[in-house]
Amino acid sequence: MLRVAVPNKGALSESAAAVLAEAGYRKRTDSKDLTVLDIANDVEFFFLRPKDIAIYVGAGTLDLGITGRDLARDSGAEVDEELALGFGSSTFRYAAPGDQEWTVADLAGKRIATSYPNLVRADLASHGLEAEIIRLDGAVEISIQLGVADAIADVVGSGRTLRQHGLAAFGESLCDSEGVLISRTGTDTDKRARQFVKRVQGVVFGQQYVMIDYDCPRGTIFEQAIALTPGLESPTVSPMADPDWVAVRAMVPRKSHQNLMDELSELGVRAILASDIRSCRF
Ligand SMILES: Nc1ncnc2c1ncn2[C@@H]1O[C@H](COP(=O)(O)OP(=O)(O)OP(=O)(O)O)[C@@H](O)[C@H]1O
Ligand SMILES: O=P(O)(O)OC[C@H]1O[C@H](OP(=O)(O)OP(=O)(O)O)[C@H](O)[C@@H]1O
Ligand SMILES: [Mg+2]
Repeated sequence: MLRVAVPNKGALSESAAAVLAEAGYRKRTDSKDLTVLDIANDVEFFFLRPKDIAIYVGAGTLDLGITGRDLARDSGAEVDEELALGFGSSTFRYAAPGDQEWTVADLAGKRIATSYPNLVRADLASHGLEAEIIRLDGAVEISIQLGVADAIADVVGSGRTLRQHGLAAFGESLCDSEGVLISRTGTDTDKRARQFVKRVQGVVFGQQYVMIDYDCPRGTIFEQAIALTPGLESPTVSPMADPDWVAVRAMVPRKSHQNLMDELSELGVRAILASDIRSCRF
């Protein structure tokens, strides 16, 4: 049976559960359950703290796991990314009170509060800097106000928490993170694990696209329209009852699909429909 770790709470847990459900796996019905047996798919899920997941996978106790790239790196566990999942996007930044300009060099000899000590240690070393790392479990943004640190290094999503605490980020991002599906470094993933990765990939990839259908007059408008919607291989073009018109179908990136629909409409294309892709294989 394939053994897979999933975040039991926190920023990644809802999206991870939604992707797995869409991929056809059994859902957890009670948020206190720490395991779910999915006999139909030959998978057992383990609901763990996102911070611990890379440790279990790196030790080989569990075959695959969903966690954050930043957490996996900080853990130092020997894991590889099988797939980036497109949710839980964040950066990991230094920050300090906004009333003063800071550069990374200013961190020398200072106290830096963080929940990700290894990421910070490695970054300071790469800059040839020495500083004191104050390890905290969370709510790091309050630590300067409380007098235990001069600067922090923490996860930034929308940036709202930093602003609320009068802090400003500085320096480059130490890690551009998102949810990732990980396996142990150097293990040949078996057929079951590969199938699991493909199923999850099918859902994640599907979410990044929409299917566009439209009716188009033949001629220059058609040439311009298919240049806008090249699809992955090439758009599907089907005849319509009216010989002067064709029906076109193509996958387009979700991010830009509303703009694209506006452009198609301007061209004179009609009946433009966008629909979700729930899952796919390529
Ligand atoms: N506000 C956010 N926006 C985007 N991603 C986030 C945000 N907060 C956390 N993450 C990401 O989610 C992952 C897990 O963080 P999370 O906050 O869920 O764990 P935790 O801090 O260990 O747990 P908890 O906050 O429940 O104590 C990390 O990869 C992190 O980058
Ligand atoms: O940029 P924002 O969108 O405001 O999000 C960033 C905040 O979200 C996370 O905190 P979380 O809620 O997980 O609490 P924690 O500090 O206790 O981990 C992270 O540690 C930041 O504090
Ligand atoms: Mg957190």
